[in-house]
Amino acid sequence: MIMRIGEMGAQLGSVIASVMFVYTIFRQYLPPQFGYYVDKYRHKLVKLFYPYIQIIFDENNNEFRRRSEVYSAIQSYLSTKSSTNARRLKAHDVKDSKSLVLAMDDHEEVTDEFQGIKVSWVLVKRETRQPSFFFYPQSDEKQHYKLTFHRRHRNVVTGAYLAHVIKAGKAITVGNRQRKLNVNNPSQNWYTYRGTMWSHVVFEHPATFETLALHPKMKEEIVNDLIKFSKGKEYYAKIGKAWKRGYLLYGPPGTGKSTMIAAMSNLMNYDVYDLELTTVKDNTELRKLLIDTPSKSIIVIEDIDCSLDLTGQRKKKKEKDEEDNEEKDPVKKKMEKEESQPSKVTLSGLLNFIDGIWSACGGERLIVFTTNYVDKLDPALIRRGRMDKHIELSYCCYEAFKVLARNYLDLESHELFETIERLLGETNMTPADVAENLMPNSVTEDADSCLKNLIEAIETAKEEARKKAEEEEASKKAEEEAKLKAEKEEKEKEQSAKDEVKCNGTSAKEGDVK
Ligand SMILES: Nc1ncnc2c1ncn2[C@@H]1O[C@H](COP(=O)(O)OP(=O)(O)OP(=O)(O)O)[C@@H](O)[C@H]1O
Ligand SMILES: [Mg+2]
Repeated sequence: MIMRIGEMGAQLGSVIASVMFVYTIFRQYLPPQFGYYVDKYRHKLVKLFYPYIQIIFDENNNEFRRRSEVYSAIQSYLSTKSSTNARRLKAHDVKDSKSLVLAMDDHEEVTDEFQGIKVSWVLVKRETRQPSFFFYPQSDEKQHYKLTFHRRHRNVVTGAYLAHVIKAGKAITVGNRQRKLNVNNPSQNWYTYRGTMWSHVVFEHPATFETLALHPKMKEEIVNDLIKFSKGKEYYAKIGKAWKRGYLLYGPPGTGKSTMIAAMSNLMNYDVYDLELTTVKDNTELRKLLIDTPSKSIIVIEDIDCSLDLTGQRKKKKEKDEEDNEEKDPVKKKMEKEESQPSKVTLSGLLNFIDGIWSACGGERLIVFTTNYVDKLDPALIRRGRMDKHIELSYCCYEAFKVLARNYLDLESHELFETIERLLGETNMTPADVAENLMPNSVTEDADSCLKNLIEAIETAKEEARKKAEEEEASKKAEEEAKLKAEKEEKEKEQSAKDEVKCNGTSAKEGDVK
């Protein structure tokens, strides 16, 4: 951003300007000595009578012709002012913005006040002719915002006021921004399309913490933790820690781990970066992906237990697959081997990703792991400090059911709730299963019928669980009996062998005597 500060004119600017205009016309008729003195003191004169300062904010960064962030922030800031203040407005859609942006029209003036100081903003557009190799010169439209204020407020305006404008403008931009769901591209595609490591789609998941079926206490704790984190820039700087936080979400399938990530993104207004570890070639690639994530993002690794060989089991499976492949056609084998090229990301690479020196770049990031099997994970990966908060998402409790009933059936209470409370206390059912049963099967199905369906489903699940437990018990008993039988047979065998030896020994002795 180029900032040109020009001090011009007098408070009687328009008068002086007219005088100067007349002067330039008649200058040639004046004695040369007179003209020389007027030219010499013209600027001092203007400065003396025109106490205003102007700052120009160009749209583009000169070196790269990229849109200046400061310009965008000013545009967003002024869009709120101009919609109430300016008479002529322009409406346009901005990339990644979910709503129309109303901006002041060209040469329209918008006034603003800060700490009792009045300033004015004008959007100036000018067309310049660029030299071109083509027959026709290319036209290039340039625009800038011009800020004007009295020179006695110079310190406040160039310091606190501009900082306020940029901060507020950026906050408005973030609020208007469409959130994105990003996924990492395999590295062989990184340089095919503008060198992007991540591809994205617009993220419009409707889950929020209000709709999430969780115990209210737990929900409150998580929301407070997230809000504290988002406001913790100074705190993290004070304690000398990178501004990031790790969450481990664990629990059986269908208990809301992925849904909670969507709710987190909606609460924090952060983009989601869903990292598919199995397509990351090695630790270097992992680091590059990390550096390419901006602040205000959630980096997610789902099913971390399946993503990496952290338990050693995957290696065994791989070896087994290789053995199976031995009899295959060599070309096919080679192709399959290339396709299933294992990721060389190691545990230490992942640990570095979470809290190595590079992880501090960017700041304001959440790292979320999900797993169904927390016990399988290496303790180093999930120790506190790395994964700061461990959240267990478990089977549906009565409190969680009430949230689902409110979401799905608009019910706060019902006579069947008591039965459901008792049944949920006796049976393990995931929120996904409860939600599925609360969804009406047809448009005519009412809340009563949905609740009855749920009761039936819980009773069936209870019955199945009872049968399964019985079967398990029976097979355990059968196993024990078989074990006892085998032991008994073994003992009997040993005994008969001993008896035989004894018998042979006796007959030998008898023979000796003979
Ligand atoms: N706690 C919950 N609150 C609201 N809805 C839920 C909850 N848990 C599950 N659901 C519903 O069940 C569906 C599956 O949930 P989700 O994908 O979040 O489960 P998950 O824990 O990520 O499962 P997995 O371990 O298989 O990935 C969701 O679409 C959602 O509608
Ligand atoms: Mg999931």
